Amino acid sequence: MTDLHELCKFQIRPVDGRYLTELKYFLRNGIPSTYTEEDAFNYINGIEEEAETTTTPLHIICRSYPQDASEEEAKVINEMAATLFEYGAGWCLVDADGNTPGCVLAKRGLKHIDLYEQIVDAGVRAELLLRKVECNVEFVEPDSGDAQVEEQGAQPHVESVETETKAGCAAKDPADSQEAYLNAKLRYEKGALVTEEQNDGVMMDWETDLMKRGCDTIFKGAQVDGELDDEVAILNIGFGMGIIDSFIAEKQPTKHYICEAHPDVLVKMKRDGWYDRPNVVVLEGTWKEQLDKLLSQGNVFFNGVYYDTFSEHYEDMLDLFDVLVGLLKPHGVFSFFNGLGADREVVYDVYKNLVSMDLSNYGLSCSFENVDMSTSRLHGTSEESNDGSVWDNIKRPYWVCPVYYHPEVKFVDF
Ligand SMILES: C[S@@+](CC[C@H](N)C(=O)[O-])C[C@H]1O[C@@H](n2cnc3c(N)ncnc32)[C@H](O)[C@@H]1O
Repeated sequence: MTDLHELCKFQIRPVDGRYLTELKYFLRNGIPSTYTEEDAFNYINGIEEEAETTTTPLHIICRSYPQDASEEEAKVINEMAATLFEYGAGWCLVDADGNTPGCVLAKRGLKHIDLYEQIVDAGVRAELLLRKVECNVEFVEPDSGDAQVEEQGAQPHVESVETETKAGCAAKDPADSQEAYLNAKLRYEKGALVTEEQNDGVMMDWETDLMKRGCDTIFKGAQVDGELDDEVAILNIGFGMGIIDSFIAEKQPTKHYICEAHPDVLVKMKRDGWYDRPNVVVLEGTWKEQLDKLLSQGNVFFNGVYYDTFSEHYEDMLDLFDVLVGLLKPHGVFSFFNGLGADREVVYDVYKNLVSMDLSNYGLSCSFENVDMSTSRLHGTSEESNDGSVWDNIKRPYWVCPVYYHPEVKFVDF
């Protein structure tokens, strides 16, 4: 513990008076050398019994990081953070204001500094570790008085590992459980598809531009050596409001496969004539059932695949990669609605790294285009208020980030 104690003596300039008191508390006390590893973990994460605040030393560092930090200051601060992580500091614990250390930096416009990167790296490591142990871990609701473990990556289309662990033990909410979702009634309303009872936003028309980009991206796989492929086959997983399918249809692919699992959505597809289109093949059921069949058939391969389902989890997406590599043509392109962790900026950054890493294990490379999302309609104050934001009357907003990372995935050699 001595190193940390020494490091913590370093005086970081405070940003304002309020934080100075907390900062001094942590910096002055350091960690007593008699602490056990468990004590140290609890201390670092601010959850010792007599703790008066859920703020952790990492929060203090992030709040106090000088906007004009010199190289030398930045170096010392980075070492302090590295030491904290070494002793188990939590990257996603929230303080009394509901901010993780990474959120504090993001809100201060400090996403470009090494410290932010350290936090994101810690998040990736933690998620990889969680993946290994999650089957043996029971999800425990954090006590309201203690430091809270941030619920990571909740978003309606594909949810993160942490949320899934919780969903497994909690009452079934259609946004968390596929089984509950597929049995829930859906309602198409103006500009949105929602669950009838819970008002979960399944799909919303603010995503139209993103769907257009998704369509354009997967059609890049229609070209082979600069020439249009003889047969262009496209697969969209998840029909929703049919936004991306309408864009796909405009480009008249030879074959347009749509995989959709929800009975209410299938009824809407029939009513709107999708079944009658000569080049459209509707795969009724979950993609897990349907794509396995296609794979065993061995005669269908796609130039482009888009994935955007609801109430699935990051683990499901990993399962998709298993079949994707068998169904994508060598020059084919895959894309997906990237809402992974998008209800919190730092978690969104963690998942950006994680998904690239996971895809690389399949010989796939993933690049991202940054799309500005800083429109006021998307960042309304509350889902309960009527402030004209897209979230009015929607149970929980699933998007808060200022930038959308639009993914383009292809085999490394192409
Ligand atoms: C977010 S919406 C898709 C929106 C679509 N991209 C659009 O442009 O309108 C998700 C859709 O995926 C469907 N879905 C959910 N789980 C599925 C699964 N396992 N297999 C196939 N479709 C699924 C839902 O019923 C819903 O229609």
